[in-house]
Amino acid sequence: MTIDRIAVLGAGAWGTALALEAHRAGRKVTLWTRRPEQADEIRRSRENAVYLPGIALPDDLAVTSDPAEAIDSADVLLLVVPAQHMRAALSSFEIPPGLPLVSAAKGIENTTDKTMSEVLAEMLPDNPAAVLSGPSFAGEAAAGKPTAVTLAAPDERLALALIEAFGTRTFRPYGSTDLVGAEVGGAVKNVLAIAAGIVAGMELGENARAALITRGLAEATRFAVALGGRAETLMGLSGIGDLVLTCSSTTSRNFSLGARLGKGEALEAILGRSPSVVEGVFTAASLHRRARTLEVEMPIAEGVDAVLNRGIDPGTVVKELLSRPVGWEFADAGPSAS
Ligand SMILES: NC(=O)C1=CN([C@@H]2O[C@H](COP(=O)(O)OP(=O)(O)OC[C@H]3O[C@@H](n4cnc5c(N)ncnc54)[C@H](O)[C@@H]3O)[C@@H](O)[C@H]2O)C=CC1
Ligand SMILES: O=C(CO)COP(=O)(O)O
Repeated sequence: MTIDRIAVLGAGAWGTALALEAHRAGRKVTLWTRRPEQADEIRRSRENAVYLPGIALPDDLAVTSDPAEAIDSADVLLLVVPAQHMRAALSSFEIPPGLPLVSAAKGIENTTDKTMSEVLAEMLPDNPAAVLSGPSFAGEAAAGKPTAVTLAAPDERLALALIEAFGTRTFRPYGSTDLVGAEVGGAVKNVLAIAAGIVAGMELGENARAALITRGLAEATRFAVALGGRAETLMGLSGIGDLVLTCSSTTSRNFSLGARLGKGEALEAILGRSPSVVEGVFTAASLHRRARTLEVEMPIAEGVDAVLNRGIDPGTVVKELLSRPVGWEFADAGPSAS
């Protein structure tokens, strides 16, 4: 399988950065945005000034708002629309059966509590799916700084073809067949990054942050396994890798939002009129609901949902988390374990 032409759907920061990475890898790339005026502006200025300012886009990187033109003769569609808009965006395309779809969105759909691959399986059951996820701030990747991600597809040949299509010396996709594990890592880390931000905003200290990352990883792993993913995937780039990045950097929008919540600002005031997406805000409720249905214990995710959606103040949530009984660190490591 050879991948030469790539259509990137979604011209936010990450879609634009990934279009650039694919272009650097030698692919023919078309970047699609739903707004004609944005397509005109990017074509004219060769810059996505709203979402990825300061990064020059090559002349032969095509930009369009026409769905048919975007996917015309594409070998693969890279989906980089925010999770809550993925379904609507896809419905404006006539996607031929068999065309591979790679999701790079990190979220769970609020109206259905479905992961992106579940949305794709429902809408486009005849198209093979893959996931691109991992520690990757768009600005750094676009600037050509070294970045490694997980590229997961149940079909090994597709995963290998995608690695070949996107890989360069500085953009390094590592293959996996565990699509579920990879997408869960990306979606859950956004919620955990909000929690880490709250910890930072409340000045609870570095010890607390490390504890939160580690216990958060345990939550993400339980959730991934319950959905059919593999625990080892969460030990990789799309799991612990992305958690380390976004739980410790103010470049993360999720972490920064959490930090402002932790300092006492109101959610509405923080979200304001920013055009950028903070995926964890939408995913938290769905994650908590889905975890409850699956009977997976996720106290940190539940706490973030309580702060965001039930008006509980961060101090109360922290107190509750600290009042939980402590026990064995791993379920299988108690005295009865062999
Ligand atoms: N920015 C980053 O560093 C990274 C982002 N991601 C993920 O990529 C996905 C896209 O995020 P970004 O590119 O950062 O977005 P962004 O925050 O840069 O831009 C927002 C995007 O949402 C689109 N949008 C807003 N309302 C919409 C609607 N009603 N219908 C369709 N699209 C709409 C905008 O056109 C724009 O493309 C998210 O799931 C995010 O978690 C993943 C890795 C890195
Ligand atoms: O997913 C990301 C980095 O891997 C981007 O994180 P934020 O959405 O929190 O900025």
